[in-house]
Amino acid sequence: MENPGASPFKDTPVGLDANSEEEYFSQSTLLKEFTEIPTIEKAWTLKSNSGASQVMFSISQPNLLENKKRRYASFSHISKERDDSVQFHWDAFPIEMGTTSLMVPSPSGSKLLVVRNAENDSPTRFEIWSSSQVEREFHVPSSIHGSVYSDGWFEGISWNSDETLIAYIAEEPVSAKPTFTYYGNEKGNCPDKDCNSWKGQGDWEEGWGEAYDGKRLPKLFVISINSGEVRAVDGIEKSPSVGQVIWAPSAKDSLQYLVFVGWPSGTRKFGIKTDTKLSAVVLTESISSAFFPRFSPDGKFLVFLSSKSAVDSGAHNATDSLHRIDWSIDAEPHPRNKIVDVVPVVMCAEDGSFPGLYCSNILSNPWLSDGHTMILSAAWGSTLVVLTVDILSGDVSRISPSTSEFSWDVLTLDGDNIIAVCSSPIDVPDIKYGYLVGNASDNTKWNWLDISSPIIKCSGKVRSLLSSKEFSIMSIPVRDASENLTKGASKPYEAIFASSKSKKHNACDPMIVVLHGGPHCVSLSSFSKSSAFLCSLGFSLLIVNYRGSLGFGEEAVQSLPGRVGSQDVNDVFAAIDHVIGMGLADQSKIAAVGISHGGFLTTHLIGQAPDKFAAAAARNPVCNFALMVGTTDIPDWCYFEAFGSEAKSSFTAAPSAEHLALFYDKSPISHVSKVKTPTLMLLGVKDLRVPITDGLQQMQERMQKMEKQMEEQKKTVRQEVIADVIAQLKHAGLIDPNILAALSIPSPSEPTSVQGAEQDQISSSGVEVKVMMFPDDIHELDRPRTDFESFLNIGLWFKKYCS
Ligand SMILES: CC(=O)N[C@@H](C)C(=O)N[C@@H](C)C(=O)O
Repeated sequence: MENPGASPFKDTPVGLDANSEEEYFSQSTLLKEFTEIPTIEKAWTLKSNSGASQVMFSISQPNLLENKKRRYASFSHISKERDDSVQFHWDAFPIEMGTTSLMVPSPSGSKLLVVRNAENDSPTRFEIWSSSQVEREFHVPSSIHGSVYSDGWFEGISWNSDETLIAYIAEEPVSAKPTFTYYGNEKGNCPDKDCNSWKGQGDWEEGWGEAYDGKRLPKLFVISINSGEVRAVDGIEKSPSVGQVIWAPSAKDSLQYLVFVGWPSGTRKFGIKTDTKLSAVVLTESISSAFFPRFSPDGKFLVFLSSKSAVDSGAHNATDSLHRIDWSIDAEPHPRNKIVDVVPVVMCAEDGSFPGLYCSNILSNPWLSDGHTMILSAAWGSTLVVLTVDILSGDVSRISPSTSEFSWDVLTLDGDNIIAVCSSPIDVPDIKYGYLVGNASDNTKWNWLDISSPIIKCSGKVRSLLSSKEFSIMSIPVRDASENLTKGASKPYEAIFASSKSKKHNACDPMIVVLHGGPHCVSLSSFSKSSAFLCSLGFSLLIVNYRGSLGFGEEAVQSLPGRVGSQDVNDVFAAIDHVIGMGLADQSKIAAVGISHGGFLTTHLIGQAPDKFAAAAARNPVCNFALMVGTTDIPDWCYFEAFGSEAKSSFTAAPSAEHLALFYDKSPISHVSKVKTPTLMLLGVKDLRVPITDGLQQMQERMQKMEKQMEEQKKTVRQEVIADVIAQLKHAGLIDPNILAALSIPSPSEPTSVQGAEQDQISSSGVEVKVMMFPDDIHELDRPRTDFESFLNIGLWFKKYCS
């Protein structure tokens, strides 16, 4: 048996000395404990015949040895006691989900669909489970369709009301490829593995970019539960890609309709990952975006979210709006239905009031029993909150505690009660059970019970480290408020500050500034294993939601495009000065880390303020728009963020020299010559969003400069050594000054210290830039081993330069 306390590494990693090796091992042990904390991904409430509820939680945990996520299901039975208390009774063990790609209970809860996607175009397996066994199993060959989409965006699986049909989204079948033989092109189809022929590539077909590389287009299919027959839904001419399908309510024996999101054809497909702006019109042409359709329980309303403010402006993400269409079960769906605005876009968020809708998903059944109140999770400033939305009146209420700075996320409803998770940067997720006190129409109040659960476990060490930390959400005033800004862009933005509860020897801990990407995303106050790990190493965290982040109203979002590299950078500087001014950070011990646009900010910060940062780490950073625009899957994003409102008229796939100059000026690369901060860069070789050349260019320039400096230093040292030796020879009368003059060697003045020069050389030639490449990673750098090695090295880098 292996010694459990032994080092997890077989060989010493390159560049480690004995001291740093020990640090490496101890940090990796701690990081492993953080990595193992499970994450609740989804939950479903299932009703038994007796009316009791059972909750099925889908949980994931990184499996570092296999470099995959391990997924398992945990079950809990809910009992409501006479004294109104609620008990969750947990099954003894969770069940590993193995090769399960998707699980979807039927509307009655009596059946469970399990989909298993296979690799290498093997058949996709559909299993229908009852409470005791597999009732049916169908294998669908790749000639009918490929993998079922389970990406959270195109993904959609819907049972019809009598549970005989399931509609879903899967990759279109492989298109025919030309076959060649020794004699040339072969008519007809040869078997794949025929050694006398080979398949050509055929025509290039554009895909959906980052995270969808190698995936065929999403198409709509229906499977019959009784016969196993699969039918492709044809006739969707305008949309080469479809997703998010649901069955429309229907009367018995009448036609059954499907509602889905279609992405229009005829335009270039830009990367869709994290981009809501390309979702197209469902059932109506009067709105530029519609997604996450849901029917009200009585079937009278079709409700959907829209990113019309993103689509219309050109942003990749912005404030959502919620809409309603009246629906009739008897009438044919009409393409020009009247769309009612339920929750419009909020332009300027008044202090403390609703900032607008920012939803990344909607439950498949988000309805309370009144049939018109929806439960949503949405970003509200730096927190995720639970909202009720009345789709008739448009009233929105925040029902998670308004005093809580924690983030609350709805998992599932149990009738009119809510099962949610609640967490903070320093608190692992806890399960909460929300119930209504009073009745829905008058002044209602939600109470939240703590549910003890065995599913989110963390080690005693992690718990004890986190218990010594605290956090708060700070409001940061805008510094340039006098500029020509909208009201919403002049309002304070926020930063989450996490730190030790007490100072050691009255000194501040070193501080890491954490920067999200997008830039139209938000860092929420929810638990993040990597941030909590960094905080546990003894760093304070300043997580800045600079203007342009989501959750603060549309004017704040739209204030950033055209001003990237200045407004966002200055907001970060202002947030840093704010905490220094409060005595919470020491200006000589500041590091910065960010991904993507957060990496853009990190590399800008160290270029614009070369003396401010002790260390930096950039993960797949945007360093040069001028380089990125020609290779990324989202060139429109480069235009929008760099040019602002002029982007729409300026966009071209072949930028002019003038455009390239503007791109360059707005990029961190334009400041690279000034950078002195030790920088770690982490790159995913398969990143299509910010291809690695973008970050590499910056680092190669720095390495080259470093080499030159070292050469210069060596030369100086060599000259000083010669001078010193000559001085000593001269002093001892062993050399004739006339010989020196003949050799054109200047006569030395004072003897110098060779030792001092050597020390200088050592300290200035310490490793100041380091690049780590992850060959199988895309933009997110979130595969288990990559995430582990990345944050291990980020922690070490910051400890080395910033403690
Ligand atoms: C829209 C987009 O993908 N922008 C990238 C440059 C970026 O910043 N991505 C964010 C979402 C990330 O965190 O990867």
